Amino acid sequence: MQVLKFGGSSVATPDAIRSVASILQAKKTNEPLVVVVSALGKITDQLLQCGSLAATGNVTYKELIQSITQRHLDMARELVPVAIQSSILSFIIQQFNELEDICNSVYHLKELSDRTIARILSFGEQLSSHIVSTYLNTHGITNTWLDATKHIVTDSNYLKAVVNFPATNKSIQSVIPKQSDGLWIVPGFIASDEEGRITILGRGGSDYTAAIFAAALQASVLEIWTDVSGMMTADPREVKHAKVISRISYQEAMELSHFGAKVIYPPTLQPAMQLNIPVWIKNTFAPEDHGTIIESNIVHTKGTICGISSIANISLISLEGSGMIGIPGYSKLLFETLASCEINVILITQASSEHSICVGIEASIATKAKKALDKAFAYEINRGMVNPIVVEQDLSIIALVGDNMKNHAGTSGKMFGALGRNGINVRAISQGSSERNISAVIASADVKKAINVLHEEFFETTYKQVNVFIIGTGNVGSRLLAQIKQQQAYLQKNANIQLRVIGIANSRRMLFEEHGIDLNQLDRLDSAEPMDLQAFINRIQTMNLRNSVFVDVTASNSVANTYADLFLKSISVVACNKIACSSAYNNYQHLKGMATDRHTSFLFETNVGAGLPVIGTLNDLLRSGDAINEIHAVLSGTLNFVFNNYDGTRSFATVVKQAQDEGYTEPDPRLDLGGTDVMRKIMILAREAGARLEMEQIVNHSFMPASCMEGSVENFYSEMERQEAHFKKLYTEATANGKKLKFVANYKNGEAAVGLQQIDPQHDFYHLYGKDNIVLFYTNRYKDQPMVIKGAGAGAEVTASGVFADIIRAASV
Ligand SMILES: Nc1ncnc2c1ncn2[C@@H]1O[C@H](COP(=O)(O)OP(=O)(O)O)[C@@H](O)[C@H]1O
Ligand SMILES: N[C@@H](CC(=O)OP(=O)(O)O)C(=O)O
Repeated sequence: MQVLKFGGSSVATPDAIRSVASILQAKKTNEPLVVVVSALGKITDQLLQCGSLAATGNVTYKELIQSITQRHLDMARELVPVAIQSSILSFIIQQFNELEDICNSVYHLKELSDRTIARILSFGEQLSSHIVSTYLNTHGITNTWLDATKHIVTDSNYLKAVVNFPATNKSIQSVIPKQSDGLWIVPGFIASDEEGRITILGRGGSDYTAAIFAAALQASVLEIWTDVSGMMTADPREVKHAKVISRISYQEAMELSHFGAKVIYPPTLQPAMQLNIPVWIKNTFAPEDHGTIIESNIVHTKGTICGISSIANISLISLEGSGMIGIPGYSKLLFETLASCEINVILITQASSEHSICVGIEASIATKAKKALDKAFAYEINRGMVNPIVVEQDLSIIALVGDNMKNHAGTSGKMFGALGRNGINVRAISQGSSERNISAVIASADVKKAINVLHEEFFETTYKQVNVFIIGTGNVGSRLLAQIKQQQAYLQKNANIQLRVIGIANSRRMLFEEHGIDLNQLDRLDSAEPMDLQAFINRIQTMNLRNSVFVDVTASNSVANTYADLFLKSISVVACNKIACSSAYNNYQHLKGMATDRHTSFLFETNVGAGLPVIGTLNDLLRSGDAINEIHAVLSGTLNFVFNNYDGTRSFATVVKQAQDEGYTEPDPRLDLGGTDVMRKIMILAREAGARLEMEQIVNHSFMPASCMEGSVENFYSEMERQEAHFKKLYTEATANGKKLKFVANYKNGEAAVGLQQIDPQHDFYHLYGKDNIVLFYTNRYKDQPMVIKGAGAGAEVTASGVFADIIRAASV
């Protein structure tokens, strides 16, 4: 004896029903088969809607019934040969006439009882099972339609009836002989009470019908045929890389389904488990796929967790009060009150201080629960022993499930670490003593992100998805995008990182693509929506994607001002923009503190030395216990380029212009020439080394005549031309001394200064060419000979690569 159940998706279309037929055809053995079918996909929802529309006086229920009727008639016409269609067509019409009569009564009475709802919903399975049975009979698969309402006996809890197993088993056994080769088609979901009134077994209850038959007939297997290839590690509609679990224990499957894995209705497993009947989940549309076998004694070879699931629409009810401590009876009253209102508790937590108890319940009954509890605890509330009941809305439960959890320490640490890093606030936590499940209550808006984060953490050793938002498509930004495009496949293959650019903006336009922008089609940005910085930030926050990294490749003040909002949502920031780190010390410190508090990254390596590993190295030294005593550095790629190329043959202004044209300067070259940029860099280094330094405290021995620094950038160039003699003098004096000019930054004992110096040939700074930078760290460990970092310190390509490296670093946390 085998029992097979085909869900709504498996009978939703004529083609689906044809697939059911071929599965049954392939099955035909000498064993008897019981086939349970659900209503055609979505029909139960629509029937429910008919009832609610009628009850609220909305006459459109008639149109809805019309369209449901049409769908069934079309289905029968397509499946059953014309010559023998009439009896099934008239059955369908007669059923819908009856449904319409019931809905008309509901419409007139404006009353919709649970009993009537059960009756209305029962039409779905009645009809589908008749259509399937007729189709099979007319296509050589002889079968008998069996009325489940005559054999499954329940109490009168119409919408979630409790089965009377002794009576049901007896009735089923009397009608289906164990030894036969028959095939029975049974409508799922529906039953009847002792008085013969229709009841239903709860939404999704066709699975349960199948389990009831399987248990009564001691079937060798219960097969649940659906539209996915088994029970998966997470809901495949939420998690793209969810995997099929090939074997799972009854208990694990029960936990997963109890916590929302819709593929199987939770009560289904109980009767199967009692008789050790394996439950096999199979895909009607890919019958060759293995599917999932649910049975006892599963030994998992890989991982501690077998799946993740979630339940939406949860409210958290909190009972709190100092009067509760040490006094027995509060929880008894709480749960008794909820039970007396037939409120099912999904999750419970209690603070060890006994000062508060939280329960998670279905949101739709939260108001009823609060009312009942406020009444039950009125005495305690009036005396201030207990606070008025608090209800929190818009919550969901996520659950990690796995039998192996109990043998492994660290699962919850890993779970909450991953949630925390992604800014997902946990409102309540519960872990059953069986240690088969850890569940957490979180905001519903965070569920998709949370499930994906956890799935990645526990199942996707293959790769981690990183979602990048970039503002700035100038010199550095465009090189960065080109580098990302070039490296995407490499990163996925070699570093297990799937780097997706989700948002790009420049000062004019912004473009978003939730599944990743195709970097071959960046011209789409030109016709994208107008840039609005606040809207860009809001969008990042509302998209709420895991492992989000915001990349600032601008020199904009307003962009730098958004970092705090991003950290609040645990979004990492990678900044090429120096404004934030060189702003007031308190702001720099505040931003760094926020990033640390939110377990997120704030990385700005390219603020000093472009792609050179300067800040990273400094931090490595500090983290390993060293201390930075002095820093001597040439930090301006622009000034180096200028002094390395200026020899008096071309004007100083011409050489500066060349540096700007080749992309080495800041957008405003006066920031380089006047020394401000170097001041910012040495200040950032000093701050990273632990100094509390402000810009005003840095001494600047500027070599620029004051007149060059006034007015516009054009004035700046023309004034430099006029001051050519001054620049020439600086050059000839240095050359006469056998020295070279370098713009040097020094930091020692909490003080910093910048200025032009003549460097003699023995000095580390002498042999600096092109746009090179050099940094010397004198530390406790590098006392006499400094640690030296040297190389190109400007240029779009190297700066972009530094930003890119920071993105990867942020992604690897
Ligand atoms: N962990 C999970 N594994 C497999 N499917 C899941 C899981 N969680 C949710 N689902 C969803 O359950 C659906 C199957 O359940 P359901 O719609 O009730 O099917 P049927 O129509 O066959 O009764 C799948 O299409 C899938 O989207
Ligand atoms: N048709 C019912 C019963 C059922 O189990 O359906 P499905 O197998 O499509 O989940 C419902 O939608 O609740």
